[in-house]
Amino acid sequence: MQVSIKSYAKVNIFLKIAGKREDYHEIVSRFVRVKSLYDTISFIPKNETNEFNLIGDFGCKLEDNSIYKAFLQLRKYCPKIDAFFRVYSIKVEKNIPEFAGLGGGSSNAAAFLILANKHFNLYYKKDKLARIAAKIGADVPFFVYEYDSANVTGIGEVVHEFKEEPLDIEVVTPKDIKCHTGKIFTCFRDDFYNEISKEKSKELLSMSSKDILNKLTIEEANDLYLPAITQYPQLKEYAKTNWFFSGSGSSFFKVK
Ligand SMILES: C[C@@](CO)(OP(=O)(O)O)[C@H](O)COP(=O)(O)OP(=O)(O)OC[C@H]1O[C@@H](n2ccc(N)nc2=O)[C@H](O)[C@@H]1O
Ligand SMILES: Nc1ncnc2c1ncn2[C@@H]1O[C@H](COP(=O)(O)OP(=O)(O)O)[C@@H](O)[C@H]1O
Repeated sequence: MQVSIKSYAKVNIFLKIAGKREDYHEIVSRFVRVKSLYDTISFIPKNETNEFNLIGDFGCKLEDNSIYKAFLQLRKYCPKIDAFFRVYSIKVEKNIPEFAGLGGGSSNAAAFLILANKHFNLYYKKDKLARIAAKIGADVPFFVYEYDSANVTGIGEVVHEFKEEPLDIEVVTPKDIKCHTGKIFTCFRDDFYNEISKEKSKELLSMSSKDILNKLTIEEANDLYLPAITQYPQLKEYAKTNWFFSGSGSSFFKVK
């Protein structure tokens, strides 16, 4: 029986804004998994608390943890998991930095759903898991599908695999800069708001990640880069030729 799973980081090869939806923004983006950077999530048969027990190096309270949110969502469909997680703990070996634009929290939530789906023989199809995932966070559906590369639109709920050669991605995350996604979207909305055209979206969504990175500058590839350096000017020290910016930051990446 499978009791542990790798939870990979992602980068956004490009990230453009297509519109607004209430307090959120609709995105047009290419998400690519970083195969060299992952957390490991395990179900371990030891829990002395008799409550849901999450072991790992997290910067947030249990109630805010994406894995706990995933547990609460899944429990609505499958109440028996409650008893199981009073006897088993969830242990996370954390390697993906937080507030880094690498989707660590979202990836952990999706990995939990995938592992639980197997462990409890639920046989939920990916589309059903993705609908549950969308209730946890914008980036969680992407990770549920386990695609190496995908076009992601809507608020993150529309995920289509993009078949391309595997990319070897190098990531650099500034240690001392924690980018708050909400703050950066607010800055974008107030000072940089611009919507990508339908034609440009179509073009980017059809291009290989390598071609996109060869064609675009860091500012053109990611609409959140200028808001991010406005909010966190120290980020500029990390900007180097041929490096790109992931999500709402703070990580930079390049294809090796
Ligand atoms: C920007 C992206 C791109 O991959 O990634 P990260 O940099 O966080 O990894 C994501 O879409 C981020 O998704 P996620 O990190 O799940 O965001 P959430 O916690 O749901 O949202 C935090 C806040 O950011 C704003 N937000 C988020 C997503 C979105 N599409 N539009 C928004 O305006 C909202 O104000 C929201 O309250
Ligand atoms: N399992 C988790 N792993 C990492 N961060 C988490 C987790 N659950 C909740 N968070 C919180 O989510 C927020 C964003 O972290 P994360 O998803 O890692 O970064 P980002 O949105 O920049 O990709 C932080 O407030 C972090 O504390």
